[in-house]
Amino acid sequence: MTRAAPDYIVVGAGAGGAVVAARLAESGFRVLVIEAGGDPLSGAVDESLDMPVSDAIRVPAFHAFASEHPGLCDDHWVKHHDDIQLRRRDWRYDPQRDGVLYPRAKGLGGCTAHHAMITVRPNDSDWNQIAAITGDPGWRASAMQRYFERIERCRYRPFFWRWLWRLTGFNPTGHGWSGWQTTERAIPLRAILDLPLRLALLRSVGSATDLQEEAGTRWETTTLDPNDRRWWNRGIAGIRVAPLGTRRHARHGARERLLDVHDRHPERLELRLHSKVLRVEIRNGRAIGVVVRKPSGGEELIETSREVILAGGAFGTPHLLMLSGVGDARHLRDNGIEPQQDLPGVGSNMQDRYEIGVVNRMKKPWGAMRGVTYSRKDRHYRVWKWFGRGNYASNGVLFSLAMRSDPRLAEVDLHCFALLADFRGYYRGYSERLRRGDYLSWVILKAYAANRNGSVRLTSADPDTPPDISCRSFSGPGDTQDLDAVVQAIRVVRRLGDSMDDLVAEEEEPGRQRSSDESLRDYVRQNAWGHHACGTAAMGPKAEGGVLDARLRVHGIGGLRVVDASAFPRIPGYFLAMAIFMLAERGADMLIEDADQK
Ligand SMILES: Cc1cc2nc3c(=O)[nH]c(=O)nc-3n(C[C@H](O)[C@H](O)[C@H](O)COP(=O)(O)OP(=O)(O)OC[C@H]3O[C@@H](n4cnc5c(N)ncnc54)[C@H](O)[C@@H]3O)c2cc1C
Repeated sequence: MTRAAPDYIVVGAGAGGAVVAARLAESGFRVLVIEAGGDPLSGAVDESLDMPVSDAIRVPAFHAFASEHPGLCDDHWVKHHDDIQLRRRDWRYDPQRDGVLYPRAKGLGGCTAHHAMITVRPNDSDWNQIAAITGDPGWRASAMQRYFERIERCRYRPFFWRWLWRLTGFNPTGHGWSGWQTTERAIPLRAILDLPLRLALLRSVGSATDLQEEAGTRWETTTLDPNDRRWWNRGIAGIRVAPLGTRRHARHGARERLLDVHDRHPERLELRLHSKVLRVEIRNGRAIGVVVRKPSGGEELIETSREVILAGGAFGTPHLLMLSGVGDARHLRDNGIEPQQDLPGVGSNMQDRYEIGVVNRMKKPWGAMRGVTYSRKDRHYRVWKWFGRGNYASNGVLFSLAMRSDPRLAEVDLHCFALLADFRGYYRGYSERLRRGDYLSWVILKAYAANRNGSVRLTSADPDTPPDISCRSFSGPGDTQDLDAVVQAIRVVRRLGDSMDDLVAEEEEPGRQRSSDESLRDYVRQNAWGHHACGTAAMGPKAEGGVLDARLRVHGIGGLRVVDASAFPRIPGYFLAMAIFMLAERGADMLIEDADQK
């Protein structure tokens, strides 16, 4: 790379940053990516370890261990409630940190280097809503479809569809076939081969179907593929098997995309790792560069000839904006920062999903889990390594039930995931619990929650002091319905548990002693967690709390954009990564168009 200022500086190499940077560099621009973490897959692998970071990242079944791996994790601590008494009632609450663990990763790929790899597109309504908020029809679902097709390299649907598309251009499934994000499905063979498990799962699916019928509704789809176009927004209640972002059944995604472009265009794409951006340098209302802490210590101003793109994630981006003088003017002054732009929406509007676990201890370990030690030294690891198959090719989720908590809802809002593990949310050491082979957990995910009251706020002008992150779970209008929806899902999952009660020793969480609606509501209010934070520098009119215009530019500051989870005005769909990839691809197109016009 020449010494000339890069065209673009991208801060953060996660789902948003890696994707926008790769596309810009591929399109001929000089791009500098600055990332606080390193490349966890570079360097020699210590063969003596049970799970070196390289395996923690690459092996799908090890993703929870990756999220706690010291080489990767960048933990945050969040407050679920303003009320300290309520906070304390969550058993995961850490009094020293006054919060609950919220896993985050730093390094190439950001959270996509440790996430569960589930790759599901958002619903059409998510994009159409952004188009309505911003007035830009380019965000409409019909226009965003091409980005999904540009990104995906689907390898789990029959070859026929790919062949039809290549030969005729006709693409009825809506999948992408030649993009950079390979999607695969790991057949849950272990579930099929383990007779008691197979029967238990069949019985639970039967119960779920009965329940739908009792409620006067039906499964609306028979396809297991959540990304099949024929079913979008036509009602997608049903049994789903989510595809994973893997290639030959090893994690593959934003990190690999960035490195691939870097290998092909090293003269245009520079990666600065282990370098934390401390603030954006703004002069006369324009971002001229960033101030970085060098790996060796000391600070450096790096200038750009065009724009700075923030992609530090839903916590990192609003934090950086505020440290740079962009945010609520009073709040900035209270923290000793001179405002450059009064934008009260920065750090507000934080949204997440609600999750809760129904954890069953079984009478005996699953045969399918025999020999599973989550280590590179067992036979399951060898089966994965040599054949890309077996237990470790899967992220642990067998399937999910997608349902509506209210038949009047336009979208499915509940997903219940079945996994052969003891999973009850995030706290230090949570991944160790997954080693138990005698558990079946249902993880309930409540999407489209009403709460928009979460916030990221400065506690100091020192960039190393973490911001205050407050979720304010179940604190606003619509929250009673959300609580009731989760309680309803617990009851559904319990019915499924009843259908295999000959196998279940005990429901440990929430525990059958919590049987009334009121006690379940209390339990959910105290214990629900999330891990898909977004919306903290959202697109929308400034007068309505928006931070970005429709082209992802920060209101009132030239040369500064945001391309990550922060930019969504409303939390999209059920999983964030694909939504962010699509946003980042469109962001890159907008940057290229705007550059052409100059
Ligand atoms: C445990 C877990 C499991 C998940 N599972 C799934 C899943 O299965 N499917 C799915 O779709 N989504 C999943 N998600 C969510 C998804 O991975 C994230 O929402 C997504 O990666 C967020 O992308 P982002 O670009 O906004 O931020 P990130 O991916 O978090 O990237 C931000 C990057 O910016 C860097 N950074 C921040 N501040 C600075 C700074 N000041 N200077 C330099 N660098 C900085 C960080 O180090 C980081 O690398 C999961 C998340 C978690 C935590």
